[in-house]
Amino acid sequence: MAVKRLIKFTLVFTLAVILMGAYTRLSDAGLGCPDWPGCYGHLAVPSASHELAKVEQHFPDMTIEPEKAWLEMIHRYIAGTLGLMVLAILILCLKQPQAPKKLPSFIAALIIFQAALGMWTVTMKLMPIVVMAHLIGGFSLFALLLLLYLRLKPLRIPGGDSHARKLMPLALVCLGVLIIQIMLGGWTSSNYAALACTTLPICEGNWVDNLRFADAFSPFQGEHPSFEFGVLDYSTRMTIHVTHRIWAVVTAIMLIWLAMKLRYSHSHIMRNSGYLLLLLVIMQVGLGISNVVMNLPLGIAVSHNAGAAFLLLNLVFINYALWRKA
Ligand code: HEM
Repeated sequence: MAVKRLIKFTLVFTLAVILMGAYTRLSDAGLGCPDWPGCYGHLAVPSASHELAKVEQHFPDMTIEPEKAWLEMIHRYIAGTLGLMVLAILILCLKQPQAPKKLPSFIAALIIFQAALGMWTVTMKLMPIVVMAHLIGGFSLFALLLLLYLRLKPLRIPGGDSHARKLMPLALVCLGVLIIQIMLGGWTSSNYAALACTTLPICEGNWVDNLRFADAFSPFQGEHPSFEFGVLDYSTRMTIHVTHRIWAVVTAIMLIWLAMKLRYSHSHIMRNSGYLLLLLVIMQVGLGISNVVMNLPLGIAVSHNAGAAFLLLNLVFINYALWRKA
């Protein structure tokens, strides 16, 4: 079926857009183009002398950084292509009588909202709540596309696997715990809190006395000309960072517990999903620790983002397989 192939390809493409978005954000190129949808009012990064003269006139306080501007524009163009692919999936699903209709319609609405979040990321000068919502939007799109693919592809999991079915509540709780951890990660990143705690296993100095939960998790942080590089003080950033680390322990314990239980499933798909979950958790914690030890190298930070996306995909699959009707 053409739609299944298209969804598979779109899933891979979505991962590329997510990683490109992470690369753009972590390279501090989010404001590489200060306007939207164009870049300094152009379809590509301006470079000709007459274009630069116009930029000087309309953006007198800005200096074009071509590398950052190109990163931002490439991200916008590939995200736009993804939007067209999602539209094609919706049209194909609407045409096929047996295909789901509500889920692809919701995915199409989500990608429109995601484009609006992309615009607000720029126009609201990297306001953390908008940046985090944009990250969550990308991850949600990835998860929902997998769900749509699974709905179209019959799975060969024995419906009567009573052992696996007992794990339904645990798998759902694990998904919730992981979503919270991903949101905390997005909050750490969008508030530039990665380097606010540089020792292991917990932060330096008297960190307990410096915890500021109310400020750390207040969604709005007042008016600022720009949120680039963060506006919070050290204690508040440290609180965000340490919360992400502590919740990582909860997440790891829960996910490993589920992975261990899946080992006894009668279905080899569920057993393999459990082994994959175990591997992904170990890798993700390793990448998180490397972020801290190595002072956030770009490659590790982007891989940590990819690790979170794969963990989400794996848990959505496990939940789908367990919760679907026998
Ligand atoms: C269970 C596992 C974990 C998950 C699912 C997870 C997820 C995430 C996500 C989604 C981000 C945002 C990435 C981005 O904006 O591109 C993030 C950021 C971060 N995580 Fe984790 N994380 C986990 C464990 C850890 C651990 C154990 C540590 C450290 C000991 C850690 C340290 C960090 C740091 C420092 C950042 C900020 C990176 C930045 O500014 O870009 N994470 N995490």
